[in-house]
Amino acid sequence: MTNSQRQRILFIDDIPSFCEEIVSTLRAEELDAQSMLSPLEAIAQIIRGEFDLVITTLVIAELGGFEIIRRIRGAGCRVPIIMITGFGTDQSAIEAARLGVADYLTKPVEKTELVARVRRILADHAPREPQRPKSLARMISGDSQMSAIFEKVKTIAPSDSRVLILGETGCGKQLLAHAIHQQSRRAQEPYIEVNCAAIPASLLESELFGHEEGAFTGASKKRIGRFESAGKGTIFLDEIGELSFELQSKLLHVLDSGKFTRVGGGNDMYSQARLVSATNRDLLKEVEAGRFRSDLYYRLNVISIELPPLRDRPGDIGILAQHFINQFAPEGKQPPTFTPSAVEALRQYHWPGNVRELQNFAEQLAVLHQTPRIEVTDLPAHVLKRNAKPALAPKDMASERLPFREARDQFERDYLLKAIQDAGGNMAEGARLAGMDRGQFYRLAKRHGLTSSSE
Ligand SMILES: Nc1ncnc2c1ncn2[C@@H]1O[C@H](COP(=O)(O)OP(=O)(O)OP(=O)(O)O)[C@@H](O)[C@H]1O
Repeated sequence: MTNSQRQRILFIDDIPSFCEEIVSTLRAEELDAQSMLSPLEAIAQIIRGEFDLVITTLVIAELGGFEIIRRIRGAGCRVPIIMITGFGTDQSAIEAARLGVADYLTKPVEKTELVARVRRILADHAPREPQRPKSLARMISGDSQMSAIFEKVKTIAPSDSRVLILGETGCGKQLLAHAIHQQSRRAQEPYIEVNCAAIPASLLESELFGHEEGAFTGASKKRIGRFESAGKGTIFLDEIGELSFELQSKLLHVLDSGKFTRVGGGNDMYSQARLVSATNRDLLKEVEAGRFRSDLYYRLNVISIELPPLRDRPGDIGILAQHFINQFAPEGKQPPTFTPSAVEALRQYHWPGNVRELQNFAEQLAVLHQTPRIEVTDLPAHVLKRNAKPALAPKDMASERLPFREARDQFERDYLLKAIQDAGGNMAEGARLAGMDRGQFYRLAKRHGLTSSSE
């Protein structure tokens, strides 16, 4: 079986005899084709990702061909589309190209021509081996900026140079520090993490360098510090920007001389550990403001790696969301998958908590979601609220010269979508906001392909 025989084709037109003609032409070539007379029903299935190629005519009573394409694209669906028209004008060809149709045919449709073009487009869009996300230790990514970072890590990991990792909270700094250790020649030696913000300033010195018995009240026994435990391995100082000025000076001394002393002790000890540090603060600004020693900053920042926030890594959002869903789905439960429109909605959210926030969100969905597909309306209210786009104003519809029926349909859909978004995906609440009867609201939303599969 060839690829094009497995790919599904949908033909949309409201003339049953034309539907039959096109479908039987394609089936005679062993292509998997079917037709639908109602564009609104067709759109709902198309944006659920049920077809690999859509063929539509330009003039259909319920909804015109251009509007069908606008709605499909508006829902974030990139399925290839062929347009057939009996009224081909330069203007409609230009509009078709603007909307990104893959091909444009005028009636009467030459059968061999249609089949040839369908086969060409299906071949161009044949599912390829999915691009495997890149990975580095436990970090995965499908984003080109992150691939470049993974490459940089592979280059610098074997050296002994100090590394400073910068980036917003939750974007993977800790994971990256561990990956540097794992890729280094020190991988068999200890890996020690210290979160400088989590330990009270008064205890941090003894945590880092240890103390002798009786060094201070409560120091009843000698304690080995983290630098000593790290031996010839790696010590990762997270949240380095939180270090007090006094400890900054002590750390600077260790980095300059390699020597440190336990609190209350007199003997010099030598550190052979490699230092990796991280912060979500803008350390240069801290230096300028006099809160961070510039000499320490330059000693920490021999090699710096800046992790971009998740919202600037659109290629990562879908891959990571699905990765976490698969990871957290309870045993025996098939992990649900996101529809393309749901992934698009996730991409438009700004993810202030970065990957950690996405991970928590996916864990909840993996456990609570009950159907095989995750639709836009299944997403939480705060994610949808950030996506709410203003509906097209009536004056814009008039200037686009949409026929009244199309303009009304478009308004209806935008209005319902906005109500559903404002209600955080809750249909009953959406109906209440719209001042509509729940049944009527649900029926209209269904007609526009806006309902979730679980409803
Ligand atoms: N690329 C990735 N692939 C898989 N999991 C990731 C990735 N990036 C981050 N994570 C996961 O996201 C969570 C947050 O990552 P991490 O703790 O490394 O962030 P951070 O930048 O160090 O955060 P903070 O600044 O708050 O310390 C962790 O559970 C981590 O495992």
